[in-house]
Amino acid sequence: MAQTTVKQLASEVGIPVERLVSRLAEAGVSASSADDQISDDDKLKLLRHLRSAESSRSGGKLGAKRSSVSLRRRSTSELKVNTGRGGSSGRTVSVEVRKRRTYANRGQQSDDEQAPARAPEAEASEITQEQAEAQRVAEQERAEAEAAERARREEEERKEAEERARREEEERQRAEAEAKRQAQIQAQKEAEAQANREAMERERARLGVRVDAARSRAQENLRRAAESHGRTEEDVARERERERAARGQAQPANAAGDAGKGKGKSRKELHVAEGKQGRRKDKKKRGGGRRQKNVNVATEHTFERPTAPVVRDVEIPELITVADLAQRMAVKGGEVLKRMMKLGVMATINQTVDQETAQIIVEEMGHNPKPVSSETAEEALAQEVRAEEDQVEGVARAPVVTIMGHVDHGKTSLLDYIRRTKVQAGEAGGITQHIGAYHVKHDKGAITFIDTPGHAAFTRMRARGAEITDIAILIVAADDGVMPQTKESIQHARAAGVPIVVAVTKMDVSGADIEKVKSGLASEDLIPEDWGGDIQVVPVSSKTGEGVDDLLDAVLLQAEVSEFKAPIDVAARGVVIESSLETGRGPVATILVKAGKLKRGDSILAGPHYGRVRAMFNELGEQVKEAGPSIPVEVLGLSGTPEAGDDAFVVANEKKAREIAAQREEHQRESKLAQQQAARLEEVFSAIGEDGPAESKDLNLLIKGDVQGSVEALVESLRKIPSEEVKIRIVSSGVGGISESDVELALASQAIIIGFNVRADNKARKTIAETGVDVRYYSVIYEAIQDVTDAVSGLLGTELREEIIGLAEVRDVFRSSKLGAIAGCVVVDGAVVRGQPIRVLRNNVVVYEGELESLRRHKDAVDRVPAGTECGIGVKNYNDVKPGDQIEVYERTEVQRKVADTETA
Ligand SMILES: Nc1nc2c(ncn2[C@@H]2O[C@H](COP(=O)(O)OP(=O)(O)OP(=O)(O)O)[C@@H](O)[C@H]2O)c(=O)[nH]1
Repeated sequence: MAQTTVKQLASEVGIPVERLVSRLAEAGVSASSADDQISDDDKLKLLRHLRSAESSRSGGKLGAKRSSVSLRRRSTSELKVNTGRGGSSGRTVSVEVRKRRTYANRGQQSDDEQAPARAPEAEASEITQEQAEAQRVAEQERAEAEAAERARREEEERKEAEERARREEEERQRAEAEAKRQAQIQAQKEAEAQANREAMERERARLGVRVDAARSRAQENLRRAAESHGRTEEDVARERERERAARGQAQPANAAGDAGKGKGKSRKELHVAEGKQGRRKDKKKRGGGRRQKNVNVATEHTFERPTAPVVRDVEIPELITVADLAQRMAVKGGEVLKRMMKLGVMATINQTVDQETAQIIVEEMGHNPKPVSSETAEEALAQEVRAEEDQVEGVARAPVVTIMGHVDHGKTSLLDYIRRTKVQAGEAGGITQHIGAYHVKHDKGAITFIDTPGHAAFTRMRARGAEITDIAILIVAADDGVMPQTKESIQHARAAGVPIVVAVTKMDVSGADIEKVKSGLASEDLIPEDWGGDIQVVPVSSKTGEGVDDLLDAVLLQAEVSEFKAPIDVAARGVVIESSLETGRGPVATILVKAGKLKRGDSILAGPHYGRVRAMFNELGEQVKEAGPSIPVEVLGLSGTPEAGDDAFVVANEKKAREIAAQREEHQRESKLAQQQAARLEEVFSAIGEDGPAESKDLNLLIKGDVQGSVEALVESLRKIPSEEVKIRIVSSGVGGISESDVELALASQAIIIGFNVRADNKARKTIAETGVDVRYYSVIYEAIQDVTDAVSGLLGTELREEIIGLAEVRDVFRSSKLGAIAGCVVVDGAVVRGQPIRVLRNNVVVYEGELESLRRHKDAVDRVPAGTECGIGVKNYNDVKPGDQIEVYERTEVQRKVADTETA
């Protein structure tokens, strides 16, 4: 409780201390001195006493005469009065307000009213007393209010202090707990970091061997990539580095660094990928628990896990889709597409690429390509068959003959004559069936004729790997002599290593001149026997039949010389001559048996089809039970119609036949798919071309450059060329030399090719020459932009054009102390001319631009070396020329620009 002293109260009330003391004593409060404390209760006591004293006083001496107490209050305030003179000036007026309130004693009112008027003196004294008392009471009330206010404030302060103390205590406790927790975490982290380090050490020791192996594989890859592209390892490493830099992931340029220091986040193929580890940890992190801390530890200690790239052995079939290839390398399809684009190959994820392309991609992505044949099972079968045949002694067989020669010299007539006269000799006496080949029994032996004459069919069969012909009968009409197709036939037969027997036909006609024919043959290096050579030349007539027997004798003689043999006691195999689907018979194939005996009921595989030999027929339409070497038979029972040239095997069981057939079918399907996609692409691009430049005045560009940076810069700059009339469209852009597919694309979409520091490869060059696609080479970006700008703005002034005047291939490099590196070259195109600027190309990319310092031929300095000639080229200030590089010689000329030059439409 708030307390105050007597002195303070006396001064507050405004009475002397002694008087207050006496009053307090009267009220029963023990206070004798000025410094004695007075509590609030004491004050209340005093108040009550004073009130009772007053009341008793009123009830005694004055009470009879007074019935009310008046309180007057005076208050003074100030008022601002506007004087009306404007502005803020005014007059301040003091206002005093006096109030009077009368408290009436209702109980005594009637008495008062009845009482006579009091004396004025008594009233004045009464008023003075009243005033004093009222003031005292008022002051006492004020003192009480103040005391109460003070007490309230003190209480508030106390509470605040308590609250503060409580909060401070809580804060302290919290800090203590946090410090304790942190200490625990730290201890835990350290323990786990230690454990982690130990685990790493163990892992590193374990991986050491594999990392080394991976590194050496990476080195080996680099070396092979370099070899295959005719570049040094440093070049390849530098190139890869450049690609990485272009991706904003600069890595160490050396191969070992590449192999060993890469981090998981940038190389997904890394062996111990941090990314993977991180992901695993992240999962645990979400789940909470101890592993969560492990993540922090690893991060804080910036520990790098030992990493090495996974160099995978990637099996590559003959055809593979991009998606499948990506899957085999364990990378995303997009990565492969990106890499292909960098290599200048535009593809889609489902597109099929050939084995060679796939191999390059796999190498570029740092893996080991393992080309595999999709016909492994088949190969195994073929090997099996060969091994079996090698162990068996072959027996003489009939020669298989193909008739070739110039058009209308009588091939068909001769074949028909022989068939008609010789085949029908059989007892059946029926009409010969055309089954693609027929078998002739002659006095001295048998001969099989292939019923499809002409060297084109012969070569087509050869192209399919079917070497069925043993002897070629070359027919030359006696009245016409050696003609162009006679010569072609000779070349084809020679290319196949097939012996030739010449039949001079139409001997019955009047203009027949066999000597002329012989001399024509001699000039083709076919020297007739009677001219001292070894070529049998037999005059025949398909009309009269003259000499036909002699011809057959000659063929058999040749066969005897060549000793054609085939094993009999082996599983049969042959070649499909032709096939068809016949109503009521199903797939029918004529198979010429090459070895063994084909029997009815055999399980047979022919091309991608299989089946059981249901029935076999000969050329007379007679059923046969078996057919030995050199015998053609029609076979029924296959699942489909194989193509001419397909091989046919008898396999141990139908299941195996079906398995290989499925493999072959898949192979064919993939090949077809590849073709179909090519066709679709062409359709797309030709569609672009249709509403291309002609109507909408588009300028289509296909851009190829040496590095991604320059390609991007070119594309950006070209797109920004302002033109109201012509819209520039970049059909395609990429890094690397200009390929054949680039040219085809440019052709299909009516685009101009811009090659920046790159050149077209051989195939592309050929297509460019054939199609006339506009290809422009630049080595300064500004010039390319300027040319296109001028073209779209219709400027027809002159332009500086580069013309490649010669191209030489570097075959070898010699070092000379005087001249430095000398490139031993063969000029393959145009001519190499001294005094002209040159460029060194590697994989169709410009690697150096400079001058031709020396040009020599057989140690003599020369001015010009034409195509097809060897020479030695010294490049000024460039000693890094390598075998496989190309050196192009060009000249710059100013030419008048024509509208059609750039506005392709
Ligand atoms: N007089 C005569 N005419 C012949 C002889 N051989 C072919 N002819 C005729 O020459 C023409 C062409 O004979 P083909 O047997 O069709 O000649 P080909 O070489 O098979 O001709 P293509 O099938 O077109 O390559 C036909 O009118 C035959 O009748 C022959 O020995 N004597």
